[in-house]
Amino acid sequence: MTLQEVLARIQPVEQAIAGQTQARLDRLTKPLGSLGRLEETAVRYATITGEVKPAVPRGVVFTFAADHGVATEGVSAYPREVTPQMVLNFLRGGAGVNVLARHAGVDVRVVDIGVAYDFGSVSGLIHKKVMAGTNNLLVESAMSRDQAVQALQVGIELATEAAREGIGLIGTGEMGIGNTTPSAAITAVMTGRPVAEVTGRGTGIDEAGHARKVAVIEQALDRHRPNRADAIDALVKVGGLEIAGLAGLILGAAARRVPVVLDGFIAGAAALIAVGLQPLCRDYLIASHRSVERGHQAILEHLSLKPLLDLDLRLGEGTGACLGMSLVQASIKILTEMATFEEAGVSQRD
Ligand SMILES: Cc1cc2ncn([C@H]3O[C@H](COP(=O)(O)O)[C@@H](O)[C@H]3O)c2cc1C
Ligand SMILES: O=C(O)c1cccnc1
Repeated sequence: MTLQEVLARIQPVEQAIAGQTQARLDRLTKPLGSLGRLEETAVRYATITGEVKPAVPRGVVFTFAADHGVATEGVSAYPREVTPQMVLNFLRGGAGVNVLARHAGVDVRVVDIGVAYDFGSVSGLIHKKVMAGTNNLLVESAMSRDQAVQALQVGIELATEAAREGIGLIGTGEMGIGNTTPSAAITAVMTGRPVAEVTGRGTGIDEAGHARKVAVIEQALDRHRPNRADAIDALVKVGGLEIAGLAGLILGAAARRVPVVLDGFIAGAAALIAVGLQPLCRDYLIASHRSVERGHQAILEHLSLKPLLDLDLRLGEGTGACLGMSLVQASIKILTEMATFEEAGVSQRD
């Protein structure tokens, strides 16, 4: 499916099913509403998929990896080589996302969409390199419009394939040294908030590094003036390839009525792009957690998303998404496995 086809295919979620789903939850052996956000999550899942009694979904978290030209400006606490090194760590199963994915019973798929390193034919990696890292957005556009669309298309294809395989829940993950910089730039553009308000410390840069990061983003926005009404323009001028891939993944999943569990700040920036391209896809998103990264709150508010967890995470990779996916699965089990008052012979309230 092309980007235009996907945008046209996304439908509003089935709000009509919300009432039926809540009615079932209300017949289960518990005080009314007592499973709180788990009930709300089950209702969200039902409205997205259109199923009143869904099966517990199989989950996959997609971790898109890419490098950033702007990393040469000293905006990250870690060197650029960490991106390919972490990709190999993901493939060996040793990273945070691998551990939490195993814990949640979901699979991790690792995608090279733009790492500045030649992985050869290493197995287990999904090879979809669009370019070997973005250009330095401080001095030129991060990528061309063709490359942005190509990266969106990679995400769309991966989501479409996953839906065909029967995957019922998709999580977002990423790896890319420097990627909180384009994410903050996108957040400033798409929410209209000042750069300083949405720029955090990423991997843990110090005060001086943070001031430099804010200045780099402000100068880049001054130079490029991305058009907020054209989300692809924001990707081209100040984006990243993994962010574009994730935006495509969200759109592709929404087109197939598959719920998407968002990770933290970078995933949020991708969601701003996806919603910018097709506002209806907002209702297909479930926010797993509130990241420590400054600016994530602005994204959550802009998208009117309430995160399930608040664990002071600031890792990325899809770690928070794994935990969120396990809660979504728990909410479906509640909806479909718990006994009703009638079945269990338990007396209802007066
Ligand atoms: C060892 C290591 C593992 C990571 N896993 C995710 N990130 C996270 O940190 C990076 C973003 O922060 P910044 O913009 O400050 O570079 C991304 O790669 C993100 O996924 C990591 C970072 C490091 C160092
Ligand atoms: O919120 C995130 O996803 C995040 C925050 C800091 C660094 N890497 C990722």
